[in-house]
Amino acid sequence: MDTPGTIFIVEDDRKTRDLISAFLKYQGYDIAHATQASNIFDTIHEKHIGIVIADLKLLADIAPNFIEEAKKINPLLVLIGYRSNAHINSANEDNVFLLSKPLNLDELESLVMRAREFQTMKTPHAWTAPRAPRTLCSSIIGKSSRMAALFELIEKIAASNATVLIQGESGTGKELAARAIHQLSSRSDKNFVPINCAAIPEDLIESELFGHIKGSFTGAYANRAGRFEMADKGTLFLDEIGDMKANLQVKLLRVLQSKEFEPVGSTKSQKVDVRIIAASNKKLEDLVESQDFREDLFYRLSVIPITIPPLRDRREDIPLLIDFFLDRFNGEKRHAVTGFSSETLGILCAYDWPGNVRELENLVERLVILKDSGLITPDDLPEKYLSRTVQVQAPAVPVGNEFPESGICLNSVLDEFENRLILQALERTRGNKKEAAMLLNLKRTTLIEKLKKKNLAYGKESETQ
Ligand SMILES: Nc1ncnc2c1ncn2[C@@H]1O[C@H](COP(=O)(O)OP(=O)(O)OP(=O)(O)O)[C@@H](O)[C@H]1O
Repeated sequence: MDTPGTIFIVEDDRKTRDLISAFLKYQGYDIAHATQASNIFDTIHEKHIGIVIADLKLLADIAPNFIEEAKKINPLLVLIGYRSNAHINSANEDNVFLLSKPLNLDELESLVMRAREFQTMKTPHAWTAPRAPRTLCSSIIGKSSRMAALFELIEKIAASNATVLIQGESGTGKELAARAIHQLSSRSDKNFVPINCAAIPEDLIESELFGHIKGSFTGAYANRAGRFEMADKGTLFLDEIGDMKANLQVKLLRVLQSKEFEPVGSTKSQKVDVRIIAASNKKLEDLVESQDFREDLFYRLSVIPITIPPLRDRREDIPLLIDFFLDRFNGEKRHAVTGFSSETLGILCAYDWPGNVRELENLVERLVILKDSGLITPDDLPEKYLSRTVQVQAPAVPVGNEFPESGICLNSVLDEFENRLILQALERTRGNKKEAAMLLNLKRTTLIEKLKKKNLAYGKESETQ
């Protein structure tokens, strides 16, 4: 369903429309489009449009009395107009903002923010927050812009038959994404067949993939179908493809090219119709560089490359995932853990999660088992999560000449430094945000925005501060 925050783009030039749309979607907004007159006011009504971004010339052609009519539907509607020869009567309208020429996305972003401020000032509840939590196939959870973009991409590519290469650190959800692509595709009523290329002994993997015929090797007592055959008309998920040995890489490449294979011990080719999704937590580009992975196979596999970001790069998903797993494990184990204290959430949001979502899932399961009921507090957390808080207090930034040999990630160091100072200011003021903002020389609202964005919390949150 569209939220009241939906932005309506009225533009007939596809390139411009797609650019504005992609940019605002990336910012987390829902977008509706119109290129012609017919039902522009119906759309505003039905989709609860809050902001219209329009080529004013086109809008004037479509609806010369746009502002008066639109205001009748939504008195708080804001029009952001661009391009010259505006025939829309915008003089003296406080809800019309004009963009300069040529279109500048930074300026557009700040006008959208201004429009939101304008609406919030008039009625505090005019906008629902953009980027509502989302799930894909009711199993993948995420509300960060990166996950929202990933969901959109998965929905788009599911419809095609193209080979997909999913990369990302261990535990980021690569298999989950592969399953979602299969589930959303026209192959969903056929098999999704996973195989972990690193987990199967080298001498068995060929037979696992392609099957074998009776007597082809010691122990082959009967004909056996391989994963390719099992996945016929469905999807084959080749996990940890980076660990596939060179001789098998050649065979896989051949199957991808010819869409046929020979079971071990057979000379007869078998046709298959399989969609391949491969995944790797090692960077395949690096393996190609070091000649451990065939370049031609890499290009065959990465027709559609997807990278799932590590959890530390999308910290806003952490509280959402915690809630999701808490519900799940409370239900599974019939326990009644009521939630996590804000201090605990703060600690978990600041943690770096080297094991990504899998580590978070395991932690929540463990806490639910041990806690049984009530609120989870920092005392319930294993030591390693707490020692990270101590690190936050310790200098995290290289000082003087002590620049680490291995270099640093400037963005995360700066981010961490900022977190540390914010937490220290809150500690000094015992959580009073107004006073902490003064210590940091920030506006109170800016501090609140930062805390929200970084998912930082200090002790018990107080709405009145
Ligand atoms: N966005 C998410 N929402 C809900 N659960 C998730 C999400 N991402 C991962 N998980 C859960 O985390 C665990 C690890 O996910 P998955 O096995 O898909 O990761 P992976 O990247 O394939 O890991 P590996 O590289 O180690 O094989 C699974 O239990 C999965 O259900």
